[in-house]
Amino acid sequence: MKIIEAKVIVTCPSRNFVTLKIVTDEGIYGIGDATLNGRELAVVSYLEDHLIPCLLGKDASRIEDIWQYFYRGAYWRRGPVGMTAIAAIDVALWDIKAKAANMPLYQLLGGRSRDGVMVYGHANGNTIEETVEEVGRYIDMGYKAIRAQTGVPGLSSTYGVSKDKLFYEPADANLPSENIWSTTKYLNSVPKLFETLRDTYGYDHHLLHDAHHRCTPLEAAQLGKSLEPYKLFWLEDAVPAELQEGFRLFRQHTTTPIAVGEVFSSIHDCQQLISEQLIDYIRTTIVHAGGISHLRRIAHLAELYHVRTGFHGATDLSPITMGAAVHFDTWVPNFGIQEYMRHTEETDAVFPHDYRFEEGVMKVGEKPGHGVDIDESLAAKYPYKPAYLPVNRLEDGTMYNW
Ligand SMILES: O=C(O)C(=O)C[C@H](O)[C@H](O)CO
Ligand SMILES: [Mg+2]
Repeated sequence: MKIIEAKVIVTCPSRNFVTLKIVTDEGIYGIGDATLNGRELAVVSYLEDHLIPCLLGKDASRIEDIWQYFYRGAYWRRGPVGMTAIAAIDVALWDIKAKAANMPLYQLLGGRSRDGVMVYGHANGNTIEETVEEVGRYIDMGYKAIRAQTGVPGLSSTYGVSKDKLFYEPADANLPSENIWSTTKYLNSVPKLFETLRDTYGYDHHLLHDAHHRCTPLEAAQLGKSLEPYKLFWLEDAVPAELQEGFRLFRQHTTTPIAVGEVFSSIHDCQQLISEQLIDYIRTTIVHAGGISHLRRIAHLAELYHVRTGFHGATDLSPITMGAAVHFDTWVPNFGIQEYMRHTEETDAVFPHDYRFEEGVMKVGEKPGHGVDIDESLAAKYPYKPAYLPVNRLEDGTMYNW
């Protein structure tokens, strides 16, 4: 089955998405997500200028060989731009293989391990009262797991608090907006949120929180300890993970479960975190870490060390990634949870799909492939708009992690 065409489609139905479509001489096509928030056009160029010319004419059934060709063949390994481009090819090829086999992707991966995959939604508000009310809305919508984020008194804005409650879109400006951050103020406010949530709703629902890379290992240890009474499902991205051994100190001081990995692009970014059991959940995604072929290796490594999956699923990951993830999650033995941030109606119309939310879980569809398509004529109506993620400074002006 020869690849005769590969094209990149850039569209902005509410936000930017980059999609790769691969067409074979047998008329079967597959699509893969290549969206890297705020750096979209770098991946477009990587695909169009460097990978697609080498892809044309290759046998679409040789997924592993094509993966190795682009990973080893570049000489320059890893990194988000390259690994996102490889992921787009990989997912499109898995889509083609599953369609050729007339099977939904999860069957090809090894079959069903569960009926539905538990997802968590995002509740947030400017104040604790507002966030508590939002968590109630998610409970009413049937969620079993809810991430809660709230504004920090004394800071004008913070990560995770959105204007539009159902759709969180942090890439909001054509040049990065600047936020101000204080870890001290943050550490004082978070435990109060979870204390109020447990007092209001009890302990029947899973609660999660994202610190978005803003603590040192010791601050993360303090935060984890202060949240222990509220029994979080996880504390996410408390510490930036370039220094994997930095998680030892954090880990040794708290029993709050630890999740990390949405910015990782390869197994080498989490090898020590997993093999030393410094984390409980790995959040690396199909789109940013080399596709299904590579994420499968990460999941298998994680399984050996009692680490479960909890893939990133923000709105900047297209419905293609969500669809592929639901197939992966339906199969993977060491599944933990899946993030699910809703897409807008405009986005959903451009990417018709057959996964569906039912009573707190996502159900996989039975269509051959990963079950997500792209309406190209609709996509063409939404041209690319430059949009950056914000940057963060400490109160004295020092650049910090957003
Ligand atoms: O969904 C999450 O957990 C995030 O941290 C969302 C990220 O800020 C977002 O995907 C960045 O593009
Ligand atoms: Mg996160």
